[in-house]
Amino acid sequence: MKIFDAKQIYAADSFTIQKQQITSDELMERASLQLFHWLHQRMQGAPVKIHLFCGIGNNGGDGLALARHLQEHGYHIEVNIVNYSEKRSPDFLTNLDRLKARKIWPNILNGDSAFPSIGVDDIIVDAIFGIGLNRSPAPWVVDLMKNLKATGAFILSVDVPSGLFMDRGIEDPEFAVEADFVLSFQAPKLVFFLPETARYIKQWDVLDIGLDPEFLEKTETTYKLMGKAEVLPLYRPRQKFSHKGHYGHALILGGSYGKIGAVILSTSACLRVGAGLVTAYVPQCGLLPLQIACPEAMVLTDKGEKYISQIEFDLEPSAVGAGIGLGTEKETVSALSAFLDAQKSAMVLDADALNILSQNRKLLDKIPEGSILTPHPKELERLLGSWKDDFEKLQKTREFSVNHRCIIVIKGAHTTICAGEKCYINNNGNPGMATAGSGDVLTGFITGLLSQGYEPLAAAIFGVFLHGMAGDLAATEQGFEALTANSIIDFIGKAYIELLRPPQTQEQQTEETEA
Ligand SMILES: NC(=O)C1=CN([C@@H]2O[C@H](COP(=O)(O)OP(=O)(O)OC[C@H]3O[C@@H](n4cnc5c(N)ncnc54)[C@H](O)[C@@H]3O)[C@@H](O)[C@H]2O)[C@H](O)CC1
Ligand SMILES: [K+]
Repeated sequence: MKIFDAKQIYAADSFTIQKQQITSDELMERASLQLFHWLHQRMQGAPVKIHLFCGIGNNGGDGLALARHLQEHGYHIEVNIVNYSEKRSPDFLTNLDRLKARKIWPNILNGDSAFPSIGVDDIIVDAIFGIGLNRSPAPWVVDLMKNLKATGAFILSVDVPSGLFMDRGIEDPEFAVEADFVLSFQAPKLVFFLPETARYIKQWDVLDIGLDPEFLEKTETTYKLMGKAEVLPLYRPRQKFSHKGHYGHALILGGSYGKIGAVILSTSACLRVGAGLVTAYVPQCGLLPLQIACPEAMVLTDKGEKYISQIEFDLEPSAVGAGIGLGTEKETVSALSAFLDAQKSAMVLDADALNILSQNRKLLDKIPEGSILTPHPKELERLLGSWKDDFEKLQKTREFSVNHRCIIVIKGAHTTICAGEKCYINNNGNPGMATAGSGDVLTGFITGLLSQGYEPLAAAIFGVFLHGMAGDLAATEQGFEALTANSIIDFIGKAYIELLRPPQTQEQQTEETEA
């Protein structure tokens, strides 16, 4: 699912209006009817008081039009205009007139107005600001937003939570509405998926308002949300007459004294995601643990007892994943440097391999083209330097990806894969996956997919998706707290099955619910 920026949404608006020969008011009417149907389906006429807070732009216009539909269907409404500017958009005015024609007189709220009384079981519709927010709200509007939150009532935001900018962080965490639900027109917004702003969006849904599909199809976006539909075409089905050679021989390189577990996790993950053969390259201390923990894997040992000091092997791996538990000893740094001189094909660089690159910047030029770096935010900051907000973080990551011709996987909630100027936002996973070794497993998954012939970008996107899906399946059985890195490995098979399960027909869904 494409994620459009404000400029692209406005362009889609005007293209649609012109192509479909409709007025902007008719487009707003479509939007507000979609809002109404979504609410009506869930409320079924319930006598719950609905307080609408409308700004003076088109977001507010949506709110006024929604108020009209609600009132026409017998809902108890109270309309408040948050009068933060003397400007009024034409469609706002049109809908205000329609309310007045129905003898609905909105309260006009200014800086000195009393805050309306709202019960904890009431519903608040936040249509104060939409994607047109261009500066921080006035202090009195911020106070109003705080009061909305203090009511404890359910807050439904129209299009975006008011106060969030579409392209930058906000000045102060209090300057935006924390929405229980956001109804976004046509596509989700980037702010729904960023660590700093996701707190304002507990849940979201998209309402199709009939923007021109051709225009949307043709519009190139920087960001794309990756769900099952987008990821499924990446899957490479297995042929009947295949053998393990078809699925490559992966090499997992890492480990140091006390951190052999990371290599065990990556090696097991690499096998379970489908690599044909896997060899682990570890210091001497890793031989026994690996042979016991992963009998399916072969083991090569470095001459160093406790950490890797010289990487030598006569293997031609089809994919390499390096860095997990590696440590950053001086000899390990020179070993990795020499290894990168010889490594020409794309590989996975994670954990201490990334820390070594950050501490020895001249090694950055040795990253094989197309390689996949999998930092968590702290490791990313060591690579890129600090950032003022998530938007700058993404900008710097894209620049790094372009300059070093590599793919960056920013791990976390909504893991984001940056490949050049494009970013792919993963849409599964859960907080239970924030557990030791989860990243080691992801390295094993991506390396194992590379080993099976997936192109680097496909391996990164598919690996992240399978990792999240396995984590979600594990969480349904184990909950969040008990979920461990091994749980993710154990559920990878079910993740493949779930991914490949044909979509259920309507009757199958009904049968399942009745059963
Ligand atoms: N295709 C669609 O998605 C459609 C979206 N619709 C709705 O339109 C809004 C965007 O409307 P717009 O009028 O451009 O912006 P806002 O409603 O957010 O209005 C803000 C308004 O106020 C001015 N402004 C901005 N920041 C401030 C501030 N801090 N203080 C005072 N004034 C401010 C700004 O200049 C604007 O004029 C979108 O979100 C949807 O809800 C259409 O209804 C249908 C199609
Ligand atoms: K809003």
